[in-house]
Amino acid sequence: MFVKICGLSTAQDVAAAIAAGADAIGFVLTESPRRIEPAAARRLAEQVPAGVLTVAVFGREPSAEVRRAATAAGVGAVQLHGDHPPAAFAELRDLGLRLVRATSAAAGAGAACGDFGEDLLILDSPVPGSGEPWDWSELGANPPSGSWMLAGGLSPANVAEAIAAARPWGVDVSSGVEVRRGVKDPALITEFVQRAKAAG
Ligand SMILES: O=C(O)c1ccccc1NCC(=O)[C@H](O)[C@H](O)COP(=O)(O)O
Repeated sequence: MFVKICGLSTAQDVAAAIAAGADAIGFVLTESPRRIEPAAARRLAEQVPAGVLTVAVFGREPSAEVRRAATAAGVGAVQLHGDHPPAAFAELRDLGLRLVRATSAAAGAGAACGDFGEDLLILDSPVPGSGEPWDWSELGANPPSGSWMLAGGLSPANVAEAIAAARPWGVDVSSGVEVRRGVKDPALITEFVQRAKAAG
C-alpha cells in the first residue's frame, strides 16, 4: 500500500512521516491554510531520502506557474487538482517529474491511471484538503485501474475500512492527521501510516 501524507510544513512532521514509512510527502503550493512557499518546500524536500517521493500540490494555476514553483521547490512530482485537461499534463511532461492527477470520485470512476497522461491518479472528495469523506461505495463495480490513490476524509480511524471497501493502490491524507487545520500531529501521522500499511 502506497501511503502519501499531504500538506506538510515543518521539519518535525516530515521526519515523522519518513520514520513511519510514508512513500510520498506533499507540500501545498496553492491557495490553502497549508500553503508554503517553494523555497520552504525545497528546504523540507532536502531532508527527504531518495526513496520517498516529494510532491508539489497545485490547483488551477497555469502551467507556467506550476513549472516555476515546482522547479524552485525541487520536488519529484507535481499534483494537479481542478480537472485540468490532458494538454496540461503534456505541457509539464518535459519537467522530468512524476505527474499526479487529482479528481473527484464522480469524474474518476472507471478511469484508468494514465488516461490524461498522468503517472498517478488520486480520487478525492469534491473539496480537496477539506477532510470530508465521500461514499467510497460510489465506485461500485467501476473502480479506477492502475496506480490510483484514495483520498478525502481518511484518518487513522477509517483508513483500514476504506482500503477494504475501495481496494486502492494507495491512500493520501491531510486533515485526518491534523489536530487543527494546517497543524499536523506526528503521532497521528505514524498511526495512519501503520494502519494503512497493515490494511494493504
Ligand atoms: O490541502 C489543501 O488545502 C489543498 C488545497 C488545494 C488543493 C489540494 C489540497 N490538498 C490536497 C490534499 O491534501 C490531499 O491530496 C487530499 O485532498 C486529502 O485531503 P484530506 O481530505 O484533508 O485528507
